[in-house]
Order: sequence, then C-alpha cells, then structure tokens
Amino acid sequence: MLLDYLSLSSLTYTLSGFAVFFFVFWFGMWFVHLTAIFYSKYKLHRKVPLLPQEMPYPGVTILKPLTGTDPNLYSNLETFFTMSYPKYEICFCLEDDVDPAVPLVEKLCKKYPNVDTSVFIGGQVVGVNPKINNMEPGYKAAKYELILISDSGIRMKEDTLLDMVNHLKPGVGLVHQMPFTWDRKGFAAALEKTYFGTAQARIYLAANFLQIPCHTGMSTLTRKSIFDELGGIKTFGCYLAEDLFFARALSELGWKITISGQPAWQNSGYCDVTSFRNRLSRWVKLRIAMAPFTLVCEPLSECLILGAFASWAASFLFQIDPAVFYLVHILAWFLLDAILISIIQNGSLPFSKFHLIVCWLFREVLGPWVFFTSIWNPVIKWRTRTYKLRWGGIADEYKQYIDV
Ligand SMILES: CCCCCCCC/C=C\CCCCCCCC(=O)N[C@@H](CO)[C@H](O)/C=C/CCCCCCCCCCCCC
Ligand SMILES: O=c1ccn([C@@H]2O[C@H](COP(=O)(O)OP(=O)(O)O[C@H]3OC[C@@H](O)[C@H](O)[C@H]3O)[C@@H](O)[C@H]2O)c(=O)[nH]1
Repeated sequence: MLLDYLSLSSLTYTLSGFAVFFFVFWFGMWFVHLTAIFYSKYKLHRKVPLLPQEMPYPGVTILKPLTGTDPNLYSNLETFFTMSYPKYEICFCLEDDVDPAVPLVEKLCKKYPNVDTSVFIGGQVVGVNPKINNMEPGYKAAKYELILISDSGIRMKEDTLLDMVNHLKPGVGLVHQMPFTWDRKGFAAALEKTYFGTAQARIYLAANFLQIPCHTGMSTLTRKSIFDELGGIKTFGCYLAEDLFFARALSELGWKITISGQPAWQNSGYCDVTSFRNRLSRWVKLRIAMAPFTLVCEPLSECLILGAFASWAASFLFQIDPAVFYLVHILAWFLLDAILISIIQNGSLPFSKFHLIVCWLFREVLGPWVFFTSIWNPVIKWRTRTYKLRWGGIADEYKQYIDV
C-alpha cells in the first residue's frame, strides 16, 4: 500500500516536472516570437544613410565562389555590376575552366568594363570545404580590407552593399544578411519564402538580438585583418559550416556581429521542393554536429510538436481542454509568423493569404519530418561531393559523388 502510494507520488512528481518544463519552454518560444518581431521591426529595411562626405567609403573585395550555373545566375551576377558603391572589386572564383559559369562571367566583365573584376580558376585545396577551396586564390589576391563573401544565388539591390558597409561600425567584425528570398513564382518559391520568413527568421533574429552566434554565410561582410589574424579563410576549410565557426572565432576575439538592414535576396534559378528539402537536411546535420543541444531544442521549438506537449502540460497542470489549447496555440503561432514575414518582406507577399496558410502548414509538417529523417544519416551531399561529419563539425570527404 505504502509502496503503491510512493511510486504513484514519484510518478506524479516526474510528470509534473515534465509538464513544468514544457510550459517554461512554451513561454520561452513566445518570447522568441516577440523578440524576432520587435527586432526585425527595429533592424530591417531602414533607409540607408550616406556616410559623411569627409569619410571616404572603404574599398570592398567581393569574393564570388561559383560552381555550375542556373537560369538566374546571369541576372543575379549582373546586380553586382550595377551597385551604387564607389570602390569595389569582384573576384570570381571558379573550380575549373570548363565550368558553365565561365562564359557568363566573361560576358558580364565585357559588358561592364568599368567594374574592377578578376577571375580565379582552379581554387586551391586547403581543406574539405569546397567553397573555401574555391575562394582561397581570390582571398589571397584581395585588394581591400573589407571582404564580402557572397554566394552564387544572391541578388543585390543598388544600395545593399552600402547598407552592409554602414553596419560595419567600429567594434563590429561581421555584418551578415539574414537569409530571405527574392520574389519568384511557384509553390516551392512560396514555401522557401515562408520558411526563411518565419521558422528560420524567428531563431535567427532572436539569436542575433541576444548576440548568440547564428550566422549563415551566404552574404557576409568582414574585415580581412580578422581573417588574417585567425590564419586566413583556410583555417575554416576543415569545416563544412565554415560560417558558424568563423562567427564563433570572431566573437571570441571580442568582435561584435550584426545583421544588416536588408535580408539576403536568394534567387537561385533552381527552385523545387526536393532541393529545398535536401538543403534543409544538410543544414540540420551541420547544426546537430556543431551544436548538439539542437537535437532536443530544435524539434521542441517546432509549432506542432511544442503545441502537443504544451497542451498535455496545460491539461495536466490546469485541467484545460487540450484540443482547444492546441488549436489556439497553432492559431496564435501562425498569426505571429504572419506578422514576422510581412515585416521581413516589407511589402505585399507575392502570393495570397491562402497560399501563405498552405505553405506555412506544409512547412510546419516538413520541418520535423526533415529533422527526424536527417538525424539517422550523417552523410552530407553538397553539390557534386559527399561528406561525413564528425561530432564537433569537422568534415571528411566521403567519396566523389557523380550526380548533382
Ligand atoms: C526557449 C528557447 C528555445 C530556443 C530553441 C532554439 C533551437 C534551435 C532551433 C533551430 C535552429 C535554427 C537555426 C537558424 C539558422 C540556421 C541555418 C543554418 O543551419 N545554417 C548553417 C549553414 O549555413 C550554418 O552553418 C549554421 C548556423 C547556425 C547554427 C546555430 C544553431 C544554434 C542557434 C541557437 C539559437 C538560440 C536562440 C535562443 C533564443 C532564446
Ligand atoms: O562544391 C562547391 C559547393 C558550393 N560552392 C559555392 O558555395 C556557395 C554556397 O553553395 P550552395 O548555394 O550550394 O549552398 P548553401 O546555400 O546551402 O550554402 C550555405 O550553407 C553552407 C555554408 O557553408 C555556406 O557558407 C552557406 O552559404 C555557392 O556560391 C557555391 O557556388 C562551391 O564553390 N563549390
């Protein structure tokens, strides 16, 4: 009898402990939502102020790693030639001279002879990260103290570089653009925009507000002297997630990190649900290897999963109807996400509210599914190569993978 009573009370205590934990986490996520909304409102899409006339704009070396082409590559690259910034050079880095991007680059260099450009072919193997290997020769030849690393799918507005440089205040060592997308047509494009404008933006903004290194390296402005102090970009060649390791190293040196006023306008010409899913899966694997706490926190921070646990906790602790709680939770989460994406878009979305609901629901189901299917397989495919990740984030090339 006494034993029954004791085991019952210890079960009750254990369940109460779990219920309290889920409830606290649930409250924490509303804090993340609100932080992201207020911070995005404060930080994004501010008018770019010009530097005072007596302060000349610093020169910027743009490193553009390219491998292969896509239907939007030419127009995306062209936006780098038409930026309104007084002093910059573009270093195109290509893996080999038969790369289909070579003729596009040559055509653009001919069309804009006044823009300072150089082309580096062949890269240099300094590690496993193919992007770093590709950029190494361009990095070594960089003329200017400021370096912008800009991925192939990125599109610039006329004042994007100006905006980024303006954010590189004294003490700031890294300015990055929060991933978002340029307006494109189709379901996959709407899905991508919804993901980058809600689930990812929420954590990205909250982490950056709290100065927790959370940086995706698709558009990164930094100082060459910092890279040099850390041994050059080759120091990060052993990682596939060179972006996060660089951000961490730089903040350990005491530099600040900030996001710029414009998000990154990703505009890859290949936009389909499968490649999007594969990219998310690659990123999940990187995150788990680099920040193992995401193994628990990431699925738990998903709307549908957290809602289920919080509904149970609410019914256990306060006898609230779990079905009603769950529905209200999902509705409130969606509304806050809708507010966030509209702030980041800074104008009307290129799809209807109905499409937003569909994409949002699809993403909310896709997110946990991608997560759980990714954790079982440590093999990572990135473009033409395959890698295996070790705990801590160091990668080994697995084998040459033939198909893209
Ligand atoms: C009650 C608070 C709960 C907070 C839970 C947070 C769980 C983390 C969930 C999702 C992580 C999303 C990360 C967003 C962007 C990452 C994109 C990405 O993977 N990029 C890689 C490739 O470029 C890159 O190498 C990795 C970058 C960053 C990974 C850092 C992960 C840790 C983020 C921690 C954020 C904590 C926020 C806390 C707010 C209170
Ligand atoms: O084999 C490769 C793969 C990629 N790259 C270049 O690296 C850049 C990013 O490649 P993708 O667009 O395929 O990949 P992602 O958008 O997922 O990259 C992102 O995640 C991984 C990080 O290391 C990157 O810094 C980040 O930008 C592109 O400019 C691409 O041309 C290479 O030069 N060689």
